[in-house]
Amino acid sequence: MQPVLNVEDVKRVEVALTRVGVSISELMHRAGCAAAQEALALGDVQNAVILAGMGNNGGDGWVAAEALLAHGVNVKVVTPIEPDQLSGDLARQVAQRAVRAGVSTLVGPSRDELEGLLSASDVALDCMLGTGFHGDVRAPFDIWIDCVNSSGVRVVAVDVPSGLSAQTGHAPGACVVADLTVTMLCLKPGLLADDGRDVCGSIVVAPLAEQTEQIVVEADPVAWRTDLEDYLDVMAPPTTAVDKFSRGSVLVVGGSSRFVGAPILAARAAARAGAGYVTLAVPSCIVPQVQAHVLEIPVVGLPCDEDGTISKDAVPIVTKLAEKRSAVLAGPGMRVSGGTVAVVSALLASPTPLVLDADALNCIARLTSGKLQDFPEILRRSTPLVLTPHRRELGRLVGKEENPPASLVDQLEDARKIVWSDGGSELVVVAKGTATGCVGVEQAILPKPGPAALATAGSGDVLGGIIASKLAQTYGRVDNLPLLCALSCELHGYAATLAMERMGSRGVMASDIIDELGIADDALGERVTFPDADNGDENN
Ligand SMILES: NC(=O)C1=CN([C@@H]2O[C@H](COP(=O)(O)OP(=O)(O)OC[C@H]3O[C@@H](n4cnc5c(N)ncnc54)[C@H](OP(=O)(O)O)[C@@H]3O)[C@@H](O)[C@H]2O)[C@H](O)CC1
Ligand SMILES: [K+]
Repeated sequence: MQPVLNVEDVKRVEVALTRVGVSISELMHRAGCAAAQEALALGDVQNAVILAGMGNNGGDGWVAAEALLAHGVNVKVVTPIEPDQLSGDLARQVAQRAVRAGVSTLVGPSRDELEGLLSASDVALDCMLGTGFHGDVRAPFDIWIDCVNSSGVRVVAVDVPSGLSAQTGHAPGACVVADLTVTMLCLKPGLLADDGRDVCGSIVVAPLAEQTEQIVVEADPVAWRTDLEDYLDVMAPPTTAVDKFSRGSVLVVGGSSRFVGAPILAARAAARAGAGYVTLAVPSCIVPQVQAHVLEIPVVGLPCDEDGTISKDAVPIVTKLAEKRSAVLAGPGMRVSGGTVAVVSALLASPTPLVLDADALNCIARLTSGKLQDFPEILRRSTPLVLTPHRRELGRLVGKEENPPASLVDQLEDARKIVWSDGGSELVVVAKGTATGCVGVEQAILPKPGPAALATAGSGDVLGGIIASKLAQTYGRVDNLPLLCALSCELHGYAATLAMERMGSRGVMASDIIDELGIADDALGERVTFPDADNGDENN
């Protein structure tokens, strides 16, 4: 797994490295050389343009320029001011050194000049703004960014694409869209979520020093990005000795006369993700409609209120059904009512491994007046419990309904409020967003995000079904629950990728994702078992 550090902690790593004898100037030298190396690895690089800012990100650019020149590349550094006028000592020194080595410069070019230079270049290195970027991009960089993006030249972003916050993943204005981002020391959260997902291209981490790995791990990573082989531990071993009851059984509780489809999607996903036996429990008033859509899945009718939601009288029935299952998923389409709140409370008190999604989460928010972190006893269990809120649901759970998490780091922080208040290793919050964090008490794991096709109605119901299915197949015996949830997210994303191949990038519906789950599960299993045979873009 690759550690992800908050930007302020990256600065602490730099300091720690200086203490073990790697100076900041040496780090800058290595950062520039690493960027040059990655640019050369793109191939066919005769002419390179380096867009240098006025801080240390620019400093990396001057070092890269010198390194490229030494490799026989025709290099030009574009800078807003003369190298001698740079105010930072380090950046000025490396810039002056590069000029002495023969690197040519273009100071404060006009738009036409810059466009001409970019069109004659094989690659552009974006070294305008790095982790020191704040506020809105100011001139001239806003214009330079526009020129780079419209030039069509290959772009290598150094540390972070200029205009993107490496911490929040937000790019409020102009932002470089890179083909490749060479980021220094370790991953930062903003590269992995929100605008970061669209502008980084593939990501390469340059460790810069052999001590880095250990120091980064000691710096308390905010999350860990998974590699495929990490999933080996939670993959079910292939076996032929199976019957329908040895592959786990799932109960899905949900639905209302208003929302009939959500529990169907969840139950079908649970079955396609490998559970041997799935039962669907819905309000009795919608049973005929539901049963018509699922031939293989028995549908149980639950006592129903006048408004078409599950009533309080369903509690003993649901509790009894749950007892016999290896996992329960509750929430899809169930709405929030006195009856559904009672059912969710009863399931929380039952010992069966449980996944709560959608309205089941809103029921908890109602139960706890939107302050789940103040009611840890509600979640305290000795068997697995997975909550799968998207950003708005997460906000509602932790008293931030008006101000839900707006970035991956916010999501992780809010999810941690919940898992840390509980403190048990049986609870995981799968905080869904443009990047999803599977947050347990010890670790937050970031699966590789799936394609944009996942952003379709019902997709969350499918994920809930997959997680319940995977949980059921372990019979509650899972050492690393966050990792199992991350694997489920990865499967969800991979199935959506396969569905896109059939349905087009904008044509995918949730049921198409379900149809690909079986194939995706097999393919993922093979890629995990034989990761070297896969040359995919795992860093994206
Ligand atoms: N992590 C490492 O090991 C190393 C990282 N290095 C590189 O250093 C940068 C961080 O360098 P820093 O000098 O702290 O910051 P930047 O270069 O990213 O940015 C500072 C300059 O940018 C100006 N700025 C800030 N915001 C804006 C804006 N919105 N519009 C225009 N200009 C902006 C800022 O000007 P101020 O007036 O605000 O001060 C500065 O001029 C890191 O990303 C790595 O690339 C080193 O190589 C060492 C190793
Ligand atoms: K940059």
